[in-house]
Amino acid sequence: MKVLSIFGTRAEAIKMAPLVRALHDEPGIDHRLCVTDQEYDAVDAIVSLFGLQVDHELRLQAEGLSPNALMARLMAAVDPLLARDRPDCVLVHGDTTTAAACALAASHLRIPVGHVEAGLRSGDRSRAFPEEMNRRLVDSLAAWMFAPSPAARRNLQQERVSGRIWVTGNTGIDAAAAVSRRLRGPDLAVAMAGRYGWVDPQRRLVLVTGHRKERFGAAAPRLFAALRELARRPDVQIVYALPLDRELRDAVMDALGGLPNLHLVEALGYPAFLWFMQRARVVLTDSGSIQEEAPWLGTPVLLMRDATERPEAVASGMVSLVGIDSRRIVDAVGRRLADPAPRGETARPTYGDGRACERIVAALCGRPVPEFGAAAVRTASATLPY
Ligand SMILES: CC(=O)N[C@@H]1[C@@H](OP(=O)(O)OP(=O)(O)OC[C@H]2O[C@@H](n3ccc(=O)[nH]c3=O)[C@H](O)[C@@H]2O)O[C@H](CO)[C@@H](O)[C@@H]1O
Repeated sequence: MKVLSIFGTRAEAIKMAPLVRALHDEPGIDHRLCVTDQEYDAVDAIVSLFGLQVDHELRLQAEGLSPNALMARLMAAVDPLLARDRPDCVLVHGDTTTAAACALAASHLRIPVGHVEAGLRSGDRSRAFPEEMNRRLVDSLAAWMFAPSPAARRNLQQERVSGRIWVTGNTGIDAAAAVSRRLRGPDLAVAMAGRYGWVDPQRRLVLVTGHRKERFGAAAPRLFAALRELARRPDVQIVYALPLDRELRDAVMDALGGLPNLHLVEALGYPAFLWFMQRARVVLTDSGSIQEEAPWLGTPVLLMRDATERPEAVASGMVSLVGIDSRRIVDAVGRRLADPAPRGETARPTYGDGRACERIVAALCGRPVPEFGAAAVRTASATLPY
């Protein structure tokens, strides 16, 4: 079977990397990898970290393009590759414009699509935008759907999608498990401790990321006000991992540069980011994948969104929605920091057990797949009540 995997952003690269390795090692699969340059430098770093072989690169000069321009450029660029190679399956991930464009382009050529991380839904097309539309489009086209949780499978069944569904767990947990193992080895542990020797174990670490332009852009001053207030606490150390987007990054540097208790660090490599998540008492973020990784590491998340497509960790209490409201953020961080539970004690396998890639490869090869049985996942309101 000929399989072509395509990705273009940092999050996709992290979550597809262990699967690409597993597909490469599977004798029944002839695998090729194509990367787009939606977030080129960050993707390149992940390709090196996991030792992946890239067979095709699509250079689009994607930075700053509108969703329509990016979609059009992606479809035009991937079309000749698909027409020439005619894989038996094109594998895409999640909800990016790369995933939507490549799934549609493959479908136009009647090439079957496999969707990794299928079935996530916020229930509102504008949250997140355009990702909720992207993921619905890909699921409506896919022949193979790899749902990360039973709830994601239920979403797909309710929509009566035509493809086949397997519950596999999220491949992001496979990636986090692999890199966490490396972080326990002497080389990386020493490198991290040396590079980030300024991290003070006596103070409580708050890790921050914020990059969702559609909401975060306009609301950023409210986050900045909250962080300035929190930075006055002598018992707290704040680390802000800067966004990849240059405009947002400059806005954060202008607003928060020079505060004594707040460290602005350039977008961290994945091992370094995991290292910080392991040490943080709380992560304040608007990211999708961090809602999965941090609970797996036992670190609670305050989510700067009004809604999430990942209700499971909200139900388990590891993720709380705080919107982007200064008072709500300061109070929620205060409550989390006052929580006496030592970090790590609450780690849960909500989103995966590290075997998602193995299941996806088995499904593609037509072997039986013992599905991921997430421990009784309750559903809870995944929307802020305002
Ligand atoms: C609407 C939405 O939620 N869409 C998501 C979007 O991705 P996202 O929101 O998860 O994206 P980011 O937050 O950029 O990336 C996060 C990854 O980057 C690592 N990281 C972070 C900061 C840093 O300094 N260094 C790092 O290494 C971090 O550990 C994590 O693994 O696309 C994904 C793919 O389809 C989807 O799954 C996902 O739904």
